[in-house]
Amino acid sequence: MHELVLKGKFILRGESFDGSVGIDNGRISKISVQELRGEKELDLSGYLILPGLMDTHVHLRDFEQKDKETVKSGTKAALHGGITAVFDMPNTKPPVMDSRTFEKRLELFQREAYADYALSFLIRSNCGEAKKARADFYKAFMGASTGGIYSEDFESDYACSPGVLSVHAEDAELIHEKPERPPEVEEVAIKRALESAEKLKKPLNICHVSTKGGIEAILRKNLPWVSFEVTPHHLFLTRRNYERNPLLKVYPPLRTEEHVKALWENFSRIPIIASDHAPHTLEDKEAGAAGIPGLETEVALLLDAVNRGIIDIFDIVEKMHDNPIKVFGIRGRNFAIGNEATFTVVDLKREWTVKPEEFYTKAKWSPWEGRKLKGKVVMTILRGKVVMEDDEIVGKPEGVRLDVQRG
Ligand SMILES: NC(=O)N[C@@H](CC(=O)O)C(=O)O
Ligand SMILES: [Zn+2]
Ligand SMILES: [Zn+2]
Repeated sequence: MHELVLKGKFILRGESFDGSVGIDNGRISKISVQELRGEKELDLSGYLILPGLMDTHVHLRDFEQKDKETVKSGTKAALHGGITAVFDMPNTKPPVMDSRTFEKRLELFQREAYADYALSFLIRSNCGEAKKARADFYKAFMGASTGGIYSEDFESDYACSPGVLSVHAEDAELIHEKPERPPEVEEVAIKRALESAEKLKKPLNICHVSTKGGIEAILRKNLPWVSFEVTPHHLFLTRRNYERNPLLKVYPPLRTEEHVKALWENFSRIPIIASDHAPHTLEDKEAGAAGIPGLETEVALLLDAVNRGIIDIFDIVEKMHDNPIKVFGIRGRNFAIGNEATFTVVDLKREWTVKPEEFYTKAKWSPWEGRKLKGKVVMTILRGKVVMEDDEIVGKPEGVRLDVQRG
């Protein structure tokens, strides 16, 4: 008799499997096409059971910016959006640029996180501290974004990185010359990052790639140690949306059709979809802050795209579960006996309307406000525990630090 049995249609790497999974002590103990007995049995027939989806790029703020988001509000939003693990960005206030602040942030997550987490460290001419922190991954900015911190010498910051380095690739000088950040601001930075990658041969993850020139340069170089992310807002929105709604100011900016088309033409070769969840208060947005909230819409937007026939349900598993595990070296999260029983359960047929007032994020606004979507996250399971069901967060903060190969 298992502690818990999940029954339904499991969506795994490129295949689906109708059956039951027996769970004991939070881990998968049995996978069977036969019925299994459990103290608790969840018949999830009619839904799709995905391995726990992850978001490798979120800004949870907290510290001195609690009005924008806290670890508590942001990780509740993650579970609500079907995200079982978040990769936290270090451009906080104060920024995570020394080992003491890293320790403080780790303690904060240990107390408050509802979702699992990986924590990062901002490298900018602080290599000793970077090594001392032993972060789960690292971050560098080639040009200013929120918080205004960026590398004086990107290549030496990249050379220092003790682990996977995620990079904001917009060129600092070009930002000064062209503050509206046209495509070449990203394309020049990406090409420079690729030259450093060719030289250093160290893992690099290029964030929020938004341009035709950028994605094509990365794919042409095709370096096995270079991965990249694309956000839902750069896939589903264009510059025209921003012209109609200044709240959609984001770095890198929303692009014209030509660039959005290039992302879609290369969709199968995009390794990771990540939200770049960047919450700001409405006042900060009205004062020109850049960033868009995305945790509670990203999976549903992709499910809606499945229903529209533009992507496949397996794409979601590949780009929000399999590849984050591969790129960041996460252990114990694949769908296998003995691994964690962490799942994202979706109703592919559920139609609903995006209502930001129902969000857990403090940033209660969305580019998709009022949009009818087909496909919804209905349940999130962490280590055999239902932690979100039908929009309700269940229980206390149960998030744990991901087991990442640390540099
Ligand atoms: N993307 C944004 O426009 N803003 C992000 C920072 C970043 O990801 O560059 C933020 O932290 O607000
Ligand atoms: Zn960025
Ligand atoms: Zn970001």
